[in-house]
Amino acid sequence: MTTTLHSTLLALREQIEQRSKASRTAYLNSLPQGPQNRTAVGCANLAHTTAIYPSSTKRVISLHKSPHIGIVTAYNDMLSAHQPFVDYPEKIALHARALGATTQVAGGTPAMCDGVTQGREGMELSLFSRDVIALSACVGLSHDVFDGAILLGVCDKIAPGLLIGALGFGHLPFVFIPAGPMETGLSNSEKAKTRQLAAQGKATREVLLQSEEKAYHSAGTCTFYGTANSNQLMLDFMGLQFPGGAFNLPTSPQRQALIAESVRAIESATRNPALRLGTLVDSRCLMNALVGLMASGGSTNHTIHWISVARAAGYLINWSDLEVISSVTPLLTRVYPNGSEDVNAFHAAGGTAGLLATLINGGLVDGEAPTLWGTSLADTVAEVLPNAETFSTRKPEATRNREILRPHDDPFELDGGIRLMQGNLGRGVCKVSAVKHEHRLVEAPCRVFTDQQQVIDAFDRGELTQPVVVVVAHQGPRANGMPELHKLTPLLGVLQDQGLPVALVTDGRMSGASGKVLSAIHICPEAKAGGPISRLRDGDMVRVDADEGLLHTTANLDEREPMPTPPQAVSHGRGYFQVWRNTVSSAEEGASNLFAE
Ligand SMILES: O=C(O)[C@H](O)[C@@H](O)[C@H](O)[C@H](O)COP(=O)(O)O
Repeated sequence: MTTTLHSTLLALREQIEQRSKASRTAYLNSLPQGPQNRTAVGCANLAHTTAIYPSSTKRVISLHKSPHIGIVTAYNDMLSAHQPFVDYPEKIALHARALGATTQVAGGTPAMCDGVTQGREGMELSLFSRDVIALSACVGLSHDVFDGAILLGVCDKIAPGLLIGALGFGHLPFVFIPAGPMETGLSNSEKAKTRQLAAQGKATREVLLQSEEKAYHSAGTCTFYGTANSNQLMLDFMGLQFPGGAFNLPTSPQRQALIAESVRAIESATRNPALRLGTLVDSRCLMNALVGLMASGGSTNHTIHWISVARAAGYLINWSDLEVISSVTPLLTRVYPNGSEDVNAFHAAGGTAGLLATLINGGLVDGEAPTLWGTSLADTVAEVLPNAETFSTRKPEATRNREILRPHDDPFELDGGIRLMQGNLGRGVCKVSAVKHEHRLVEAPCRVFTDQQQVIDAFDRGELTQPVVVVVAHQGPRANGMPELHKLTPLLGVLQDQGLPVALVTDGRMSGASGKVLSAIHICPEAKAGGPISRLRDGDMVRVDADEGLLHTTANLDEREPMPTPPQAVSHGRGYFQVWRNTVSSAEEGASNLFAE
């Protein structure tokens, strides 16, 4: 039996359902009634499909004798998190064969590493790559001979992009199979310290490089709780991958067992119409994911991506909804950048299974929401045990380390990790989970920049020596595709550690790895769309108050012209995205080109 859901969450769910009635109904009505029977598919189409198989297998697929499962893979070996996927299609095929099913790689999608592109030109393609991935997943699935599909993608835009694409085929069941985090190397706090020293010229390039290599040292997802690991937690909460399995290491027996178990689950789900993706991703499932995001102080990027995921399933959600969720969801985890330990330590403390269990007990996650496993979230959530032979689990414990994971009734903070910021400078979000209480209010004259390199140059020239609100405008989706401005983290951290009140205000994004400096980000309307931040000038007083959710200036902006728009960069493929920049929706609407009315 599960606890009754918190009344505020029930009321919000009702509001979201009401507001989304027409779009959700249209979405569900657009879905075909279950997978087609392949015996009705044209012979030439089938012959193309099965050309690579031995004749015995050809007939199994063509006569629809058993499930045929597609795989959409975002494998490449630029992303350490995706490298383990190299042999997943083979492993999946073996497990499927044991069940009498067949598999086929339906298609590949691009995947870019924000760690490789951080602060570089490629970062301006990052956000848009989510929709490219969604479109690519659709292209793979357009082969349309499948009874269900497996999604292989972990990192920042890739998992949301795959999910958005898959929702275009919501008449089929889908399962995510992740690969797990890399083992702990140099701690994230040590890595950050060395970066701050380097920013001040106190660590050489060789020292810095060695530090980075010790932190990023093998295959698997980065160990901090950034965007990729927030994805993993949210997909566990949605029951679209095994709830509790996210953070088992790539080489662990648990991970191998999870691959087999996920294939078993999707094979079985092909026979249960109630488990099609379009039905599973309902308002309960989406809200559970967002509660997980808030309870863990996860990545701000998901305040954009999950708006789009919801939209793909016909739901209209906005940042006010996220604020309501945050107001009743206690912060229950401390994982870097919100704490000093990493996701491996979080997993050892109880991980997503422990977090889910306590949130269900506390009436914050709806444990009755169904999972791809065909059982409720409350009945499915478990920790995977290290047994090389079979998949075995145990019921989660609330926590084994209270410094990292807390029960719902003894939280780190009473409310969630992300706050809505609003005022006469627009609406944005702030990740408060990583900002110490004494740094949550900054009122200071601003310095206005239109590029993160300008901030770095000003810092290097020794100009940032007074309390300051650093404004970086023209970083929104319409301007330059909304890059993450994570390169600012070390230098803003240096200023804060020197005792200066410092805050960041931008219409751009920050990385999931950013945290300790007060940052009001994703500001809408963005400067390129004529938002108020385009009228700020050096010296204007700006108040950033995360406790009150306030973003305000005393300057009279009405009397000002917007600042000139910087020229658009076109090198490194950015010119090809000009059309997308012109038409993209705002960050609060999901920064997407896929849902144009
Ligand atoms: O949103 C995120 O989680 C980040 O974009 C992440 O994907 C990226 O790898 C970081 O830039 C690495 O962070 P560090 O450079 O601080 O290690």
